[in-house]
Amino acid sequence: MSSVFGKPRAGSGPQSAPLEVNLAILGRRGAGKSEDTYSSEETVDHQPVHLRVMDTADLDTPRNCERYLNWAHAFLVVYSVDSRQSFDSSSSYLELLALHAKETQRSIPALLLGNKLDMAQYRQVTKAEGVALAGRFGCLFFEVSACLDFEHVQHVFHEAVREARRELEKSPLTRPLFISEERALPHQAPLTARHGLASCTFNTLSTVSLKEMPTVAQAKLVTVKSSRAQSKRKAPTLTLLKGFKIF
Ligand SMILES: Nc1nc2c(ncn2[C@@H]2O[C@H](COP(=O)(O)OP(=O)(O)OP(=O)(O)O)[C@@H](O)[C@H]2O)c(=O)[nH]1
Repeated sequence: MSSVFGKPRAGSGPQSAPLEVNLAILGRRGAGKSEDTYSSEETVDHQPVHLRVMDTADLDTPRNCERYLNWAHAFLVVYSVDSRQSFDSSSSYLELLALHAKETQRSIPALLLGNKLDMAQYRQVTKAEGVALAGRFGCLFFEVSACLDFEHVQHVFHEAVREARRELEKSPLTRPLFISEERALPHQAPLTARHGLASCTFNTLSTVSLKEMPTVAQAKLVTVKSSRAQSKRKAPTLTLLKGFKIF
């Protein structure tokens, strides 16, 4: 009998299917979100995990939020330690997630990540500010350099998986099955209005309003060029789930 994230589960053996964890990376453009974005098979605490990453590309404020709010099991909110603007944006994202958690009465795992630690001499955001913001929203906090410290970044991703896993163990049936597209749902209107997130609309993609999330087997995976950090590590490729970033 193998353990599934520390808990024995009937019928699961070493060959059991990996846990699927969806992770959305949020943050202002340029914060370095895509530097280590990947979709991959990971092993976290001896458990196989298929980690799917949605790297959002908002210019400054949250946009088209529904696509990740109803999809992700955990959120990585990224800012750059050398950008006050990106830090301010990360606060908007955390507020958005907190509001969504309140409205859906779900606990939403989120981690705050200060990137570009190698640029610390140009800091515009102190570590204490990062700690304080994370404390305000009850999330884990890390400072990393995606360029220079892959192991640390990977550790953060694994922490995100652990956070997601905890929630999945608590309420496995609440995992999202659908992603909504195009039309704003009625309950989203007040969210947008209250936060002034005027651009948080649902105006993209196809004409269907509800679409079943692809399973890993159904999903079309595409290969894209290596990110700069990946290139430095000589990793050959990145794969991202079509429909979520590069499409
Ligand atoms: N010095 C330093 N530069 C970094 C780091 N991470 C990313 N960058 C650089 O920051 C710039 C923006 O990185 P991206 O990964 O494109 O940022 P992003 O947040 O994904 O931006 P969009 O893809 O436009 O949404 C690039 O020039 C990266 O090389 C880091 O840890 N340190």
